[in-house]
Amino acid sequence: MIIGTRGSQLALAQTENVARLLKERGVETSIQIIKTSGDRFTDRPLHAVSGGVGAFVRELDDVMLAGEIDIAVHSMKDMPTIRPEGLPTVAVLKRDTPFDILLTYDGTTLDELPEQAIIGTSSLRRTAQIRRYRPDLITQELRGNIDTRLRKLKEGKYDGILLAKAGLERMGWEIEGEILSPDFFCPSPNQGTVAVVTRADPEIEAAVSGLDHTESRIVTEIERILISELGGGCTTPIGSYAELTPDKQEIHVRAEVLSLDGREDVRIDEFIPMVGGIEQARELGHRLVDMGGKRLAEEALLQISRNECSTENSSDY
Ligand SMILES: NCc1[nH]cc(CCC(=O)O)c1CC(=O)O
Repeated sequence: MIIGTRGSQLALAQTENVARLLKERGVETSIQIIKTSGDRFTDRPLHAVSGGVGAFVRELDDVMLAGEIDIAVHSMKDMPTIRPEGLPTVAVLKRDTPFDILLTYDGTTLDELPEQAIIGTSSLRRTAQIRRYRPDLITQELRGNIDTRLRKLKEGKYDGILLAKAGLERMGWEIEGEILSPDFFCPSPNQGTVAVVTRADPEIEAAVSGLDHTESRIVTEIERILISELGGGCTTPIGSYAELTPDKQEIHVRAEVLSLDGREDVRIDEFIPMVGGIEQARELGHRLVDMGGKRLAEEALLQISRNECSTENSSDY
């Protein structure tokens, strides 16, 4: 079977892990690298690349539908909510750390950073959350793969950079940093999770389905439901995070929408029962809309499309 993947170090690490897991189950695979628009256009903010939606996924979907690859491995948070017919997500792997991490040039924490310190991120969600938490900080666009971003930090271009802890874990990189609480930095929906998509073929699906981790599938589905009515794309400032309670009887859900400048937000933070959790998550998704979440998401999309950002930092985001 052929596994398609982006060519970034992180994507290759994720794919090689899936290939290893399949080999342990007696399934032999080969890897084919596919360049995506998100990889091709690194000279502009991600939201400017095909609207930011599916910038790392679409080409893999296309070659799979053309029958050129059998399996694709994705960071689940990069997968658009609406998926093409005939490309089932057959396995959600056991979740890695879902939270953001702040890496700073000299090891200081977010609270210790001096006024006007420069924070690099390519995520509008992280930008808005930084502006909410520390409006004095200056956020600047930081694109590129994980290794590129670390290099730019080391070169002193930023006082700190924000990225997903899971990316460092999967690269096997033990780098000291500050894990940011979901109470102030609610992660992107499905952050820290790897999804395995296959062609709609019973043999291929049967080979891959054994990798599925039930709890990770449950919480990632809840996270997508919570934000499903907001209409924001992958790049709008939306966070959604669900985790099972220790007794596995409830799900702790947090979700939020922010304005680009971080001055406005709507947020939910609730415990819902495991039994009937899907319906409760839908109810909370409606509540998020009623609280003004859809308005904030639409305003953000409008600003992004006009490429305006009315914030005092007037910096790129
Ligand atoms: N397009 C950004 C992206 N997509 C997936 C990951 C890795 C972490 C994950 O799987 O959520 C990252 C890097 C980041 O957010 O810093």
